[in-house]
Amino acid sequence: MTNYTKLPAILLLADGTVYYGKAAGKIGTTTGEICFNTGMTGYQEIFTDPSYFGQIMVTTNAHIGNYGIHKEEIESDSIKIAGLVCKNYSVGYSRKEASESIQDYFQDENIVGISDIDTRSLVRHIRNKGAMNGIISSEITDLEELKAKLAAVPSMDGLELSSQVSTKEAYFYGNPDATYKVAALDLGIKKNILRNFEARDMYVQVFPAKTTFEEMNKWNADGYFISNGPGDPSAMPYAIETVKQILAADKPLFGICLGHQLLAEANGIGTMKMFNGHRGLNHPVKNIIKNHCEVTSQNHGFGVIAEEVKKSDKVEITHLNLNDQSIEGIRVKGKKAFSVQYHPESSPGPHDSRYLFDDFIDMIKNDLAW
Ligand SMILES: NC(=O)CC[C@H](N)C(=O)O
Repeated sequence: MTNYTKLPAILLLADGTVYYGKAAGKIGTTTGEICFNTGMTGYQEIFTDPSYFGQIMVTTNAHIGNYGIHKEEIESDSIKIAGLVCKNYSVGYSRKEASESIQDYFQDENIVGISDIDTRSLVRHIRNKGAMNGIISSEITDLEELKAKLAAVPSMDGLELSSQVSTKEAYFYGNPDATYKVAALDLGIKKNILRNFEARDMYVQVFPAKTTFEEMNKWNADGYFISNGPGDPSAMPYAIETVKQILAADKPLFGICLGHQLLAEANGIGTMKMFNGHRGLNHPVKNIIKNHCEVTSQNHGFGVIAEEVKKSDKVEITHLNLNDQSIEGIRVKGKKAFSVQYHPESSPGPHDSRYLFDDFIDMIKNDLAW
């Protein structure tokens, strides 16, 4: 294990709040939108989730790093969070299957973090003040210099980020002899979505974010999938257009998170930046169609505008958030298309919502329109 000495570090928020802690990971400076995840496990899956690209993650579990790093517990090939803020940064770990420490992992991947922060106070602060940008530094001590750097960081509102995390080339995933073919638009796709498709007899071709429907359609897939991903859905006219064309061609479509927001946009329903996003593993959601409650894994900072969904004659609400009544799922009337705001692939998280992958196959197999 690399030597690790606790050097001082600073976290400065856009509203001027300052927290002093210890350097974690690489010595350096990083910026991004600060957000928190209330999940009690799954830190490595969170670090590698491409939807967090451009965001500094505050973890609320008191211990981060304590079960080490496992090379298979990833949602993409590299760490995507812009930085980490945690309470206890555990460089020593106690799991036989782990291959390295969080410190080695962060150093290899150039991730700057800060530990020994009172994350309970920080989370309450963000929860009361709303989403904002932040800067972490273990090399700059001058607050004015940090403020100047932070002022130059763009707001997440209006930011297109998917094209920065999407695959550069199309690739295949799963068994070529599988029964169904799914064309997935990669806007920052999580690996566990692909694993869920593979486990259900689907062969997937994953396409770069800016691939047109015409291009994807050449493969003649049985169904289309619009993935999760970072950034503001309303800043993605290219993807909204692709979704519109999939719908116009009457193809089966399933969307998760960003994919859900884009399905709404493609039906003339607006999206908005939330005061605070939903990020955690225990968000209660009601399935209105099946009349049951699911405990869901969530990660989003934008949402579809509820009033516009309710007024729409094109879509129907299928899922509602039981904490704040926000829209968690829709389906398009007369079409084979549905989407959810939360994460049925739930990595990490409870497996209550995995049935949605089965619903997708069912929709393809039985040619179901709603
Ligand atoms: N996980 C996601 O797909 C997130 C979608 C979008 N970037 C948001 O923050 O709301």
